[in-house]
Amino acid sequence: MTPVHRTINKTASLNEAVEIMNETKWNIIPVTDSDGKLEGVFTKSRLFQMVLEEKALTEPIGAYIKKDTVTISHTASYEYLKEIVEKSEVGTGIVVDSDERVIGLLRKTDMVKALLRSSNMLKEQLETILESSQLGVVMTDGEKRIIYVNDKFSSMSKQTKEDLAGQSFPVLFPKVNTNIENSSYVPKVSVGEDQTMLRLSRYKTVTGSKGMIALFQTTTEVEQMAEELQTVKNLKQTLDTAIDSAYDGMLMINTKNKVTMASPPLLDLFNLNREQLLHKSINKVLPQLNLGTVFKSGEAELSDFMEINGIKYIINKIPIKQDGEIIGVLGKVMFRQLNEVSALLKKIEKVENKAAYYQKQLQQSETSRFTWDQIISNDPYVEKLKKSADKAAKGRSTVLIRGESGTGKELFAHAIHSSSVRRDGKFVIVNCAAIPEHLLESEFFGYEDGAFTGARQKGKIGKFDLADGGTLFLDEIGDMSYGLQSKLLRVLQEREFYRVGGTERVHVDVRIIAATNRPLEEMVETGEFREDLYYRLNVISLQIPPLRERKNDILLLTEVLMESLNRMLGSSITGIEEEAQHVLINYDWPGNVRELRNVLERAMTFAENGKIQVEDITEYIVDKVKQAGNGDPSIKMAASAERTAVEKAIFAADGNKTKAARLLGISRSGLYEKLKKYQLQ
Ligand SMILES: Nc1ncnc2c1ncn2[C@@H]1O[C@H](COP(=O)(O)OP(=O)(O)OP(=O)(O)O)[C@@H](O)[C@H]1O
Repeated sequence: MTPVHRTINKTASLNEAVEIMNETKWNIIPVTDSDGKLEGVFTKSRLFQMVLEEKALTEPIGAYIKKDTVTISHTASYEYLKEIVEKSEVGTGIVVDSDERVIGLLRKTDMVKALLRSSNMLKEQLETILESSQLGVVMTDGEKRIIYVNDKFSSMSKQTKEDLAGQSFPVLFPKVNTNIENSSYVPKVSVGEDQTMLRLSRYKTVTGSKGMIALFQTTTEVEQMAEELQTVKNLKQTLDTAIDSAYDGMLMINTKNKVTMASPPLLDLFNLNREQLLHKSINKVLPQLNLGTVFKSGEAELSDFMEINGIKYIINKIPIKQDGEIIGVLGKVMFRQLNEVSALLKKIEKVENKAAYYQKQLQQSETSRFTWDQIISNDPYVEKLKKSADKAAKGRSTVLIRGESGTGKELFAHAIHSSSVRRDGKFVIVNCAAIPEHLLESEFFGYEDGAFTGARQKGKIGKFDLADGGTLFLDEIGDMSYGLQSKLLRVLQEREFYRVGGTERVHVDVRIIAATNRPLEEMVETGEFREDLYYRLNVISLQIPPLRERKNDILLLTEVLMESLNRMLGSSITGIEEEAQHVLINYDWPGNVRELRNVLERAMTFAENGKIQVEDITEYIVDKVKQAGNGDPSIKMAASAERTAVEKAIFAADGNKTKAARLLGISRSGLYEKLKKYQLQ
């Protein structure tokens, strides 16, 4: 294109036009309006016309403008130029921009040059394609003489391109029928040593005659491709079978988020058929799976637990990569046995909570942790017991707590310490039954540096030392050896002791609370327990009644224990069904509150829907209650209640039998009978 920097308007004079033509050597000048838009052209022939008509040089050119111009957009295609070159008589086109403003002139020679450039480019592209093709390509003219072959055909036929040019195709391939209308397929044609398949087609040459294009494909290549295709088919078949029989649901999407594969278990789980899923956008059909996130992260991801129709599932999302690029995502939906997995996870969570709970408790050891408020009971006897114990706590006397295992003896000991003046001192627990005999002494009194040879060179602080200024709780005192009983007695009497291997007296200020479920009186009689120690310990004695004798406490304790167990287990079980309540009330509870707590913990682990049901309670307890019910439960219950009433009356009357009989509304002799019956004397 020749750029146009000068135009004229229709008022311009002939003289002006001549000057421009002379200066620019253009045969045509674009005429524009005041906006620069094309109005027409002033051509050399119009100039000659004005001269012939003897127009003055000052004459305006307006009347001689040629209006039917050929305009060409600056973005015009080669196709359009070709059309102008072929069809238009006009020698020069005016190039305009998108606002119709004149920007250049395009002469026919320019157009032809441009077209030539483009067709050369096309030719080069075509040749590159043909030369790099795996097909042998031959072209003939209308006389079936070869005018072109590509490299592949030349190498197949083992002849140079120059040798092949001009040869007659029917002579070269005498067995091939070349008298065809449009195209034909010949399955077996030999080219050199190659067996080929031939596709023959007709095309129209520039001269209008019908030439031929022959495409040769070697059969070994086709066979190889077929083989590869078969392998791919087999692979696909294997993959399909594997996916169909896979245990988990599987689903694949491509980069456009379209589902490309879905396995039967997945269809079952989401209650969909293949048509509803395949080729559909995952964001529309199963948005909840969120598979698309993997395209962003590029990493495999595992989802949280999800739930559909009561079935829990998790999705493993795996990116499918090819040459480092993600080309899709595989979603593995695992749902079988997940309920068990989730139950297991729940259990693990509970165990973790429990561990944390116990850890906390451990941290708090050596300080008392319970007060009277935490001893739960609405039994009047226990209430009175708490009051007495609180009074005892204020003094410094030794307290002996009696009661069956799990009745809360340790709890009482804690509360006594907490409400005593020693509450800021340590609360040290020694379980006399748990420490081996030979270690008890050093546990109690500690030992000096070098008291033992070997590893235990360094001294050790004993429990008495530790509890100085505080309380020493001797649990299971009935299990203490006779020998140690003497030593303990001495410390209780003298408030002083010697460390093992030590020569110095150690003075301590310790409050002793002892507890046992053993019959100390009998043990004194049989010589197992020192009588003097018994009296020393038995200054204030508290007898905690077993749970079966305060049945009213069972449901109250259940409620409170469930609250603390919920905190410990991280659960939210709040209710207990009536039948289950019945079992708890009617069971004998030989392990007392501790057993109740354990039974509840187990039941809460299994409970569903926030309520404990009878099935959640340990089987042997339910069986026991049923067996007892088969005897005469009402008689049993009445007897138990009577025994409790007698015990409570005696306690409330501070052992005064006349007062107790009055409280019970029976005669003194009647009371004696009952005391005998229940062996309470
Ligand atoms: N009245 C109560 N209120 C709340 N919890 C109680 C009560 N009595 C006992 N418990 C709980 O029961 C469990 C057993 O209590 P504790 O250890 O005090 O019993 P124990 O009589 O000392 O048992 P053992 O003789 O076996 O050592 C503890 O978890 C305690 O918190």
